[in-house]
Amino acid sequence: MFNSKSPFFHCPLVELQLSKRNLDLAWLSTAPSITTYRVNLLQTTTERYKNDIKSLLEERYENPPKIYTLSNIPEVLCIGTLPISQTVNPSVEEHREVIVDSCCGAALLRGAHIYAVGVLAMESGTKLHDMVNVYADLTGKCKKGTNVRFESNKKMYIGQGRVLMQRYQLFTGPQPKAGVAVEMLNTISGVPSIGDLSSFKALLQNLPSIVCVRVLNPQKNETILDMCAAPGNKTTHIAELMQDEGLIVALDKTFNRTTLIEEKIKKYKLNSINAFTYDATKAVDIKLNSRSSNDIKPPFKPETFDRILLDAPCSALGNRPILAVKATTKMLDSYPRIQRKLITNAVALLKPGGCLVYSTCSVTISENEEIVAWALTKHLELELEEAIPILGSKAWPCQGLSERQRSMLQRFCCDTKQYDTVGFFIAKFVKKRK
Ligand SMILES: C[S@@+](CC[C@H](N)C(=O)[O-])C[C@H]1O[C@@H](n2cnc3c(N)ncnc32)[C@H](O)[C@@H]1O
Repeated sequence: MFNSKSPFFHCPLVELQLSKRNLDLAWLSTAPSITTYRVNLLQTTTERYKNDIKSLLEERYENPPKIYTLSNIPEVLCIGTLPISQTVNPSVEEHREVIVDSCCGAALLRGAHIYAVGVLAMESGTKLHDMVNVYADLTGKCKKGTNVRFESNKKMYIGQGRVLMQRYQLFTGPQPKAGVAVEMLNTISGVPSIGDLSSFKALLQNLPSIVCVRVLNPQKNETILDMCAAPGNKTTHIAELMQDEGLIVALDKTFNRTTLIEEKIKKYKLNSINAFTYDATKAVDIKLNSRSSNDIKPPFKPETFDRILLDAPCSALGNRPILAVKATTKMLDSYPRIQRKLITNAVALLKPGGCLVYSTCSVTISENEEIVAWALTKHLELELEEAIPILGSKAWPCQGLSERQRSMLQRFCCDTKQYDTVGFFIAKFVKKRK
């Protein structure tokens, strides 16, 4: 059986590139031990939401995980992992098996259930409510609908679940099927398998993403740009912190993803967000002053926004657990180019004195520290400000960044001791007044 000490790399060159950069690959392949919800303080209180989750966990587990709040970010609710005794080992002979792909496997290790679309293989004869062993196929070779045991030395044991949909429901008739096919009971990560409990009251969101919007520090009645906004998780957080008063313009290049922002605006009943499908690398209006300032839609006049969040498209190499890396070196090299273009647009759109937060969910230096060093050289009107509140660790050494500058940045990575969360990077710049 495959013993996953590091992700399975489809491209050896990427593996070499990442291991040369001192990245702890074993860390990348394990799930974070904290699950976090961002409570919508416009709808409920963290205490009330904590009690709801507590009851649910007590119902499900004899020894439920710890639930706690953070004093400096009151909207955060953290859920710990289950005691080791409640995590599982495969009992291969006893149970039939279900196979999922590496992405689904990663989601299961973070507490998800298996949806019908996620099942690649289920052995013949598996009955409703049977207990099954769940494995992730790291090679991408398991065919949808497989009905025999999938023999591979690169399948990773994930945990055990209970069957809610049988083969005939999953693989016959019109596709794709909806609904939960296997309810996970326990996994090797110890993260409680409670699915995604997101609602208008609270959103399942990684801790660094919550910190990122706190670093932006949006204020009531400001005009804010969220440049790469879909599905709108940070946009809605910005609106909540502004008490839904002011204007947030949310852009995303992809129409289907912009609709996800619109769905969230409706679900949360927010009035302050305007979403547009627009390429943010072309967001600056070259025909200056062509519109009245009340008409804020892309492309924008320079110096329109008080604050800008650039949660940039990236390689997502911080999205733990990564069970299989499919990225190629060409793909990895393409991100810094677009990240630099987006920063240049953001600088033009920011008012003097305004702030720009740059973030990625990647752990590579080329998408993080090197981008900051480049921005400070290329745009002399930018200076770094401390990315507070700091919950991560300081940035990694990089040519062009002083020790002091590194400590103003925030990196969530294998060397972050206090919070075992996903990999992430946050930089805060201020545009100097003229
Ligand atoms: C990291 S995700 C953003 C996540 C989002 N901020 C959140 O917290 O929900 C990056 C997004 O950038 C979008 N994107 C990529 N290139 C873009 C561009 N040139 N202009 C605008 N959006 C872009 C992608 O479609 C993707 O939705």
